[in-house]
Amino acid sequence: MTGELSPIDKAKFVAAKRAAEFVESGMRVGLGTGSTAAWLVRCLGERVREEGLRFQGVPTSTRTAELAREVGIEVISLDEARWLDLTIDGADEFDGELNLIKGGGGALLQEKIVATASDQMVVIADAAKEVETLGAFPLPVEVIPFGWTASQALLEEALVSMDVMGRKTTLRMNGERAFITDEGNYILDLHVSRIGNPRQLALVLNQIPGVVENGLFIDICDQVVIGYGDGRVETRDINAGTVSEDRVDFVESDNLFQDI
Ligand SMILES: O=C(CO)[C@H](O)[C@H](O)COP(=O)(O)O
Repeated sequence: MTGELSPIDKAKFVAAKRAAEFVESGMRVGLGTGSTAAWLVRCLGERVREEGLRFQGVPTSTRTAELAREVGIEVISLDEARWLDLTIDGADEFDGELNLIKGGGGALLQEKIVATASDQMVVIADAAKEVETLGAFPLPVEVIPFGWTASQALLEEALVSMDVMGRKTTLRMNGERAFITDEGNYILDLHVSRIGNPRQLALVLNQIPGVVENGLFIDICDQVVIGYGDGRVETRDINAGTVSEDRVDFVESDNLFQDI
């Protein structure tokens, strides 16, 4: 069964499996969205079933909430939790300072609220997500549907004075219709190829009327767990300045793959 996983999926899985070990009984944990985060939720479900791990999960999307319930995790809202010990989530890109682009799955708003309400944010990612400079992945910006073309025009105008390489924006689609986020908003994807000053861009974007949030996560992530297709995992802690290496065994997790 594991032989059917692509090297990228194996890399995502091993990162998720390693990070799932960070969760301890009694914790309140933010659960990210996306394919890597889905592995995490399945790995945590396995720990709930097999080890009796007891923790409360705060999902960052309806998709993650459904999966978490399905695998036996106790789900609560952020308002019930109030504060979280830890959030574990995927990312579309991360740089050397662990600044991120997120929102490829359209859940950036809840993801940012949940991550910033946590003592720690851990990103899980395959090695291909690491970049020197953020921006090759289109930057998602969540806008309210009312007057979205006006917000788009202001946004493109704002990009002129920013240290970025392009300023094309596209409305994210779901087939023939606009993609709608869990909050009922639209997403504009910014094709800028290179973001020279992500901190400044994040601030400028959020000042545009109609913009709800952007996918730049600056100074939010504390650790990244990077997975490789051969089972290696590397954990970098930006605060402690440490890097550690490890391996995750695929065989012992066969049941997980059969669940899918
Ligand atoms: O930000 C996200 C969703 O809004 C995801 O974490 C990001 O898109 C990475 O997804 P994947 O793990 O599927 O590569």
